[in-house]
Amino acid sequence: MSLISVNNLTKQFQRPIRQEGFTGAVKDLFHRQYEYKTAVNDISFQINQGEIVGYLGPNGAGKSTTIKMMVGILVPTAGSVTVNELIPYKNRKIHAKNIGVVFGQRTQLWWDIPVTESLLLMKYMYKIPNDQYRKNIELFSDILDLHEFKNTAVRQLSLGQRMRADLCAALLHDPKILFLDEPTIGLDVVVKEKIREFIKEINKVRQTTVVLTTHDMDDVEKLCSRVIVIDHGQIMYDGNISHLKDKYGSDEIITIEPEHNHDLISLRDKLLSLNVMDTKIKDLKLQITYNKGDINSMQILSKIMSESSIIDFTIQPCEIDEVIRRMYTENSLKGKLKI
Ligand SMILES: Nc1ncnc2c1ncn2[C@@H]1O[C@H](COP(=O)(O)OP(=O)(O)OP(=O)(O)O)[C@@H](O)[C@H]1O
Repeated sequence: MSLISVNNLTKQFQRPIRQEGFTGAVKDLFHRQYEYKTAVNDISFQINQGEIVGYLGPNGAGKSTTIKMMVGILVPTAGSVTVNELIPYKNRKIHAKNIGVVFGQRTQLWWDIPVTESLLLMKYMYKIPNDQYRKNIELFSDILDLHEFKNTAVRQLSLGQRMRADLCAALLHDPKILFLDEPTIGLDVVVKEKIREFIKEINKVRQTTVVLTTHDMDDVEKLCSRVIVIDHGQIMYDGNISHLKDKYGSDEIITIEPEHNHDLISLRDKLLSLNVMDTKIKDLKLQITYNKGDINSMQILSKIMSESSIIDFTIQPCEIDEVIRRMYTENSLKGKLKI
């Protein structure tokens, strides 16, 4: 049975429409009008234990709203969500023991007290046994390098330090599921890498299920075996990344640096006989864009090497953010996408 089960889930928000001017404000007092925004629209998916799932979508797609329903902060308008056989908003106390939550923009730690004391408070709140607490603090402090700032008040931490402390706090009680909303937002590359390593390790060693929203495509490529893509509250794609790349990112670019600059133009002309998409000369290099379904890199390289000697070449696959961008573009051009 799935650990997380979302079925025909919908969330609609009601927002007051404010009329302009003084008379509008008076009218509002007596007859307030509302508009309705469907943030999540009839979505369904299942997540099994041990999966790391990227929940992706553009701004305003409905990601945080879905996470908030899975966490139990929001009550669905229609449909259902169960997490570890519990209905989150109805069983908030027991549910809290099964989940860890990190919202990148906010902290669950106490602002004015040192990190260690904040973590101790979490121990008492979750009634974590001494042994488990000590073991986890040791392990997490090592992987996340908490030692250097453990005695600093949370409000004095850098964003990266605070995020590491928040991750530790979210996992102290050994939750089965970790919900991460933009865990690497605003962090430098070194801290991002540390956090990704930590998430991977926890998932591997403890089989912790991870649901992650992010706009950082490196997070997705390095962490997620599966992605769910949502747009305008509806699911556009649910599957693995390689399938998504095959569908929207089957082009690659080979960049060639010939030994002699004067070969560039004649080489480009020779390539016209091959089934490539585009050729471009840039910074004394030849860039060839091709579709992997039409021709492969070896065919292109052998043609080039038979015509000229080269100093260097690189093959650049289509990046995942470009893949997702194309998916959104196709969706907005065609209306709803069929996968
Ligand atoms: N409490 C609320 N009241 C009214 N509308 C809301 C509320 N929360 C979210 N919305 C609206 O619902 C839609 C989805 O918002 P949500 O925060 O889930 O998007 P998101 O995919 O997480 O976006 P982002 O990547 O920008 O965080 C947006 O149009 C947003 O304005």
